[in-house]
Amino acid sequence: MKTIDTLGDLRGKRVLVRSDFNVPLDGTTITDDGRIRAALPTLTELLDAGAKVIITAHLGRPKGSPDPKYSLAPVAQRLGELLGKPVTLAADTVGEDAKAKADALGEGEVLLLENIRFDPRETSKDDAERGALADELASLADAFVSDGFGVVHRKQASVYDVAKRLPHAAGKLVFKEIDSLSKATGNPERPYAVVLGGSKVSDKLGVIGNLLTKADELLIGGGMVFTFLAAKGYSVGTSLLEEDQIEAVKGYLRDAEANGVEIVLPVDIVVAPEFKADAPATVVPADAIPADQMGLDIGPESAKLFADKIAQARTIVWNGPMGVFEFDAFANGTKAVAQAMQDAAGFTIVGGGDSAAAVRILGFDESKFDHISTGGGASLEFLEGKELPGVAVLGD
Ligand SMILES: Nc1ncnc2c1ncn2[C@@H]1O[C@H](COP(=O)(O)OP(=O)(O)O)[C@@H](O)[C@H]1O
Ligand SMILES: O=C(OP(=O)(O)O)[C@H](O)COP(=O)(O)O
Repeated sequence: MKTIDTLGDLRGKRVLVRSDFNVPLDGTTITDDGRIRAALPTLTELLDAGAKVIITAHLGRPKGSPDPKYSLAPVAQRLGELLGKPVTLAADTVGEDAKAKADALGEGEVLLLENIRFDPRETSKDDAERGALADELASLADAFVSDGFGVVHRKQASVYDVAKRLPHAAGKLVFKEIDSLSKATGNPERPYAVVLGGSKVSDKLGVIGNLLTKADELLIGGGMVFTFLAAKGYSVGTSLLEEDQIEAVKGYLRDAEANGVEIVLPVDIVVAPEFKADAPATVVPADAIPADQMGLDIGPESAKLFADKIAQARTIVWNGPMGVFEFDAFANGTKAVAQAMQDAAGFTIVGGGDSAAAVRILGFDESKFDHISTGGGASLEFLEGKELPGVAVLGD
């Protein structure tokens, strides 16, 4: 990968930057700005060099059309505060307003394009469709800097295809992430434990097969757990469940046994009748979730079990909250894992937009973790040893 300085003199040049500004929101309030702060070193370098900076980013998973709920307006505001200069938000992604505002941009000024996932071509599986959007993005700029580490595992127009159309470089965040994560992939000190949770269940189930050849222990919590419990034949009530993955999970359980990898599942679950902050919470054994209840956190016995395993491991990677930590009643499992990671003697990596946010929001000390990655899926795929499309394309 090339560094920004290989792009030559950037004064007066239009530089398109892909950032990951997929921050947690409560309405229009950003509850954790970690991903915006992580983007600052690259943006500052470009602005100091006199570039005209045009940023493209996504927020959430809108359905390929404009949706005010997923507007980047709160991000433009916060980024402006952090940079100490106004950040203009285009009303569209590559439309008339984006073009006009890109043309009007001066040296050292910043334009943020509206959520790139408002355009259905961004996430299209069709190369030509993505290519057409990438052509339009590329026409706005003279060079491309890829700095959204959290999204480099996605083969998407603003991450992958645009790099094929412009002189390109990797930003400082992408370099820093790869450097830190490489320390854990090379030759991890053992026991090597991976803690998985969160709600992007189908994405993350996909990495398990590969992790079974690398890690010594997998600790499973969060929304993932119910597909495992279902695979063991337990009923999971109204919890998150990927029914079409149950057979695959049965296979993982068999492979784990054959490989001598321990899959540690919760022994108790905090359940509630609905997904609400003030829903009445009860602790039940993991094999006795009532039919009308959903699992929203791992229970206290499981939290102790997970904390013990983390204390004994020498390398620990954690992605995905153990429960719905945004609601106090369901935050204890995530707190217990974060505390155990903070106290661990082993090498600790936390990855993921929400996991990293949880560490900060729940008041843990970031400096006590060896690396806090801005990417969850991206860091897991990197640790699997997979080629990340958004990184591979930068080597071309
Ligand atoms: N049991 C559960 N049921 C529903 N959602 C859950 C559950 N456990 C965790 N979550 C949710 O998972 C979300 C984070 O998932 P994910 O995006 O996969 O993590 P990350 O961003 O760290 O990679 C959080 O918003 C949390 O509320
Ligand atoms: O939040 C993100 O990833 P993460 O939850 O794996 O950390 C990235 O912004 C990627 O988002 P996506 O998983 O909707 O492609």
